[in-house]
Amino acid sequence: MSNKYTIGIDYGTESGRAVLISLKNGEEIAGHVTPYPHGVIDQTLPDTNVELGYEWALQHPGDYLEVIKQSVPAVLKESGVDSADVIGIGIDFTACTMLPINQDGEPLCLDPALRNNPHSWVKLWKHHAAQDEANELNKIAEERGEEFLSRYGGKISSEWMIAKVWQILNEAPDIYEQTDQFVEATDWVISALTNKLHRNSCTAGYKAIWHKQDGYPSNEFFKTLDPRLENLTETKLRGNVVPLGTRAGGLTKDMAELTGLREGTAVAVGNVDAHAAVPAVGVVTPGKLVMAMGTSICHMLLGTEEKQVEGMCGVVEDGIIPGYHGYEAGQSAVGDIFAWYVNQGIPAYVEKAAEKEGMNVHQWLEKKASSYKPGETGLLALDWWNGNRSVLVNTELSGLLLGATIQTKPEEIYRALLEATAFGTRKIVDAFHENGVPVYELYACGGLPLKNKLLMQIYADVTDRTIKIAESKQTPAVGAAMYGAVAAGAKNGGYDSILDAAEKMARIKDEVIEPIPENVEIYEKLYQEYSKLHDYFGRGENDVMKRLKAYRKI
Ligand SMILES: Nc1ncnc2c1ncn2[C@@H]1O[C@H](COP(=O)(O)OP(=O)(O)O)[C@@H](O)[C@H]1O
Ligand SMILES: O=C(CO)[C@@H](O)[C@@H](O)COP(=O)(O)O
Repeated sequence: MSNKYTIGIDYGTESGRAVLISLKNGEEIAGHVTPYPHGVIDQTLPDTNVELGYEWALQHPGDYLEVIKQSVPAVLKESGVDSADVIGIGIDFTACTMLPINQDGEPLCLDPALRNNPHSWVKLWKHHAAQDEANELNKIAEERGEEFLSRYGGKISSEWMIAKVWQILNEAPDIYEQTDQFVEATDWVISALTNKLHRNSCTAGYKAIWHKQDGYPSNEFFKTLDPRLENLTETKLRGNVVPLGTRAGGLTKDMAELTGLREGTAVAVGNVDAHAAVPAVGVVTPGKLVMAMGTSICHMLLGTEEKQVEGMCGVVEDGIIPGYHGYEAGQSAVGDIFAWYVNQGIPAYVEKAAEKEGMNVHQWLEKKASSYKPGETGLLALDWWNGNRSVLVNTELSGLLLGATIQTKPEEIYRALLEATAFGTRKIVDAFHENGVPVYELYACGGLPLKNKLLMQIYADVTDRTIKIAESKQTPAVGAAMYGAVAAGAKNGGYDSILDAAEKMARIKDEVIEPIPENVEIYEKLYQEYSKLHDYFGRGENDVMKRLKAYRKI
């Protein structure tokens, strides 16, 4: 039998990336990136003057189809592989990235009558304008003693499905009314590929409060939020929830023509970016924390039981790997904080110096920052430039830089920002480790481990743990491709389970990053200082950050 292949598409924040993978050994044969033509929509709606509110972040669903149209033919062409040998396709997505659709499965924002209403568009994961709804939801859930709260670290995030749906109901009841279903973008793209709408258990579990045994929260709970939400889960969130790796259907004739793949090629149900990355680095057992490091960080971990961990994003049975409880936590901004500083904060001389040395600004700052020892900058920062996703779960928290003087240099600030994100990760590692979900070693994937060595050494030193690095630049896409192979099944040249696929296809680099003992010692002291600031500003002793955000809205 000729060698078989599978395609994975990773839908990120700014672009979609496709990879074509050999099923024999996981080798990446071809890759292609399609930047979203409309990018992140956070100022005005496309082709209109309709301005968006503070902390809004939308996307154009047509951009997702553009990725399929551009990137799939591109990987077929680059590889020279016969489409008859591509047996499966899978995707992963940012989440909760959700949209309202009509009865025909069409996004409401594509309807000319509705396109001027921001609530008809795709709400991206980092749309943070539903915090009021999230606060109210958490208050009511706590008052009612809802058991589900403990599975989500005590708080439901404003980034997730129910807060976003409720914001639509509150601010645009007509859009809510005209919505047939609210769906995750990952499920919508799969329905565009197969003509079949399935809700995958991963986004349902982590982002829409669905539980394998108990289903969604009760109608009574939703009624307490708002009587109009009483039947939400049976109406606008209806549909079977199916496990990861399920074959959603075969590629439609139209999609086969668009992509160059064969009609009927197996398509796996949708998945989440960070979750897809876990089997792709070969992690199928507990104790190994996988960090998907890019714009944000998602932290993924397996456990044998359902434990309560403060501020985690969620624990979902079979949510990552079948047979285990999958835990998720995260930081809403990591690369985004460094991008903010590079774009908004550096003086012109840095840009010139970087250009002269043939580096980008990140690389120049990293080189300069590498000459400092831990503690030598005299700076300490809190990493909440886009709120705190874990452990405090509040998007109203903001950034802080302490210790700056008139001697402070840009590379020192850059280093303090790198360190702040490592301290944020340490908080998460400690929260799991100290609550019965042990973390013995770290695995890193995503753009950052390949871009910034200093950052990775700081993470090893701050957490005092070894870090293993994914081989692929597109780890989530590799994971998605693996699920495509599982959807095809062994009888068609794929695999019958994600464990079999991981055994054959997962790849990590030989080089590992070990903590340096003298750095570990100093960072332990700095981490104690970070923890004091974390609790002072984050646990209610001084709510100045929340008050400052409230002044903005006056
Ligand atoms: N040398 C660098 N060091 C640290 N961060 C970097 C560097 N170069 C780019 N970045 C950051 O990496 C992030 C993009 O990460 P990437 O994994 O490629 O994308 P995504 O999160 O969309 O999947 C951006 O936020 C950018 O600021
Ligand atoms: O929240 C999740 C997954 O649960 C991510 O989709 C979100 O943080 C976006 O990830 P990226 O930083 O774009 O890789």
